[in-house]
Amino acid sequence: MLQYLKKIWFILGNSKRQIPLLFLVFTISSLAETLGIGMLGPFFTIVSDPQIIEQNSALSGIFGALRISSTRGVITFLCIFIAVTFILKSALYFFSKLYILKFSHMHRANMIQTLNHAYLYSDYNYFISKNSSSLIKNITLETQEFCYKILLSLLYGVSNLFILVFLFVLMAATDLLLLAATLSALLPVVLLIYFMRHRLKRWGRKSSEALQGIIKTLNHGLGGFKETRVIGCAPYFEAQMASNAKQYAQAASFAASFDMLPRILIETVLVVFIVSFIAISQLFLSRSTDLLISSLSVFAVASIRLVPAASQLMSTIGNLQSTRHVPDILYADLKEIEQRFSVSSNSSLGSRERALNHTVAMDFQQQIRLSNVVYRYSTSLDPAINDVSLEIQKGESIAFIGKSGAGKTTLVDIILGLLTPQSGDITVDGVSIYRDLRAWQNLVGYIPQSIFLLDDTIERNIAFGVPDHLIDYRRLEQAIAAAQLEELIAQIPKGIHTRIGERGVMLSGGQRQRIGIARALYHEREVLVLDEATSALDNETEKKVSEAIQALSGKKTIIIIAHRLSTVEHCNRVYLLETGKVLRSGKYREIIAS
Ligand SMILES: Nc1ncnc2c1ncn2[C@@H]1O[C@H](COP(=O)(O)OP(=O)(O)OP(=O)(O)O)[C@@H](O)[C@H]1O
Repeated sequence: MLQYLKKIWFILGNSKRQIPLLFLVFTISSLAETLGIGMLGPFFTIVSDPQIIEQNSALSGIFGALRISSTRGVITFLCIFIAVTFILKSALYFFSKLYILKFSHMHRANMIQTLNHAYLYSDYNYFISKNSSSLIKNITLETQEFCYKILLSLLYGVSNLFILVFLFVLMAATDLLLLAATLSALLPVVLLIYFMRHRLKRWGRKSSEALQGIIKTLNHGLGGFKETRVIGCAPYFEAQMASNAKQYAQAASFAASFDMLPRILIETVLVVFIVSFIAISQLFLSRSTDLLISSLSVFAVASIRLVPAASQLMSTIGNLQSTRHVPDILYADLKEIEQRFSVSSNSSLGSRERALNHTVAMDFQQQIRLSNVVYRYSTSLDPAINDVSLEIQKGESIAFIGKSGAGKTTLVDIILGLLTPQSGDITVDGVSIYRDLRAWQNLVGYIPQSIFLLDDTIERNIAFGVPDHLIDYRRLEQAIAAAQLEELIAQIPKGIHTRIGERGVMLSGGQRQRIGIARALYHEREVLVLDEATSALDNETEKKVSEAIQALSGKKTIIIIAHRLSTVEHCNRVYLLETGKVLRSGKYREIIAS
């Protein structure tokens, strides 16, 4: 339990500063609530028997001091006093609830931002070790579960606990026997939750897994729409979706119906107890009717608050059980990212963020040198890149070729600074890129095989990540011309303002690649890393893409992963990779000849 609370405390981050204030609000609103209810008993007693004021020295003292002598005056005063107290209490109750709701919703908004920030700034290794549907689920579902079923539930639970304690004190002062009866009414609910705790946990975990399955199936089925349609495997994804949706529905409906149980149980048991209490009091204990009416009036009104307060407190306990997995998931993610940040850059999240955000590029005048670079994926025994050393002069174009699995993409990911080698170094003019990775990345433009395109205009896709008001149109035009996109843009009515659809569905493969080239050129990167598209581009388009790249030879330093030998003819050097090593290197003709 302590570990669980510690995790919640950690996830709360800066929001925990507001907790003392929240408790203060709860205490005041609970006190006002109890005071309002507590005054009803004496009011009913005085109304039914005004003589009691004269008999009670404290009451006659108070009303004497207030100069109220007539019964009419006392009743009017008490009526106004109770009405004002209730209005104040209700207003306080409403605003305290509003405050709690605001706090929880704001905390969820903060958590979404924190997780989104942490995922965006996580290292690439962490990212590829995760499934994107689990990250999406954490940001959408788990933050919701944390804020509503844990945080909000806990805050309501604590506020109800305050109310219950005050109500119990009030009841104890009114009638101890009735309090004991009421308390024992709550016992079955406590026992029920205790015996159901494992099931509650299981339902919570199952609904979370099922939701992740739903997101994953959507990603697979709709994300690969073309393949799904052509292969005709829609029923396969439908079956997956049906199983996940059913599991979610079952787990969620069990959890939701359990949520109602405390209220139903408490109401039933309480009514049975009160009725039995009246009967026993009258039949066996022969208590005075006036006393009974006064006690019962307090209990009746207290029960109006007691039933929702107790049932909400019980449902808090139930919610905490069914969401037991949520703090574990969020804590594990936030902690792992925090640790990776400090291990990989020896700095805090904030300073890493600053390090990743600056825009100064590294000075590059002479050459890039890879020295004895070794990289092994954490899941493999053998290194994917094994002792690679090479040198690229400024303005040169080089290509990596080799069989599938030879290590080309891994080597390029290392050069891009996405993967950090276990040993060896990469230097630019003698300076290690790991001294300031961002400065190195500000020098590099990456054009992957399948360009990631936004469902937005051509203009925003080229100026990727630059706010509209900061787009430099002169640079945009130059990039469009160099990437041979002018003809396409001239043909479409809205030109650069044309939307290209989700993942660029409205463009051809070659056009998408050229948008990628224009993007790298717009960002004026000195070194271009290009993963050549393997999809069979038609001759005309392939020629255009190759021309666009060749036109940059000499002006930019170009690193290509080549899948077709025909496209590397113009390169200064070609490296043939095999099982993570450079097997041979030289001019295109030398490699072909060997
Ligand atoms: N995320 C990963 N985790 C574990 N092993 C990986 C990972 N990515 C790649 N590998 C392994 O590393 C080796 C090199 O893979 P890499 O993708 O670099 O080859 P490649 O030459 O680019 O292949 P292709 O031309 O097919 O893209 C392969 O054996 C591959 O299975």
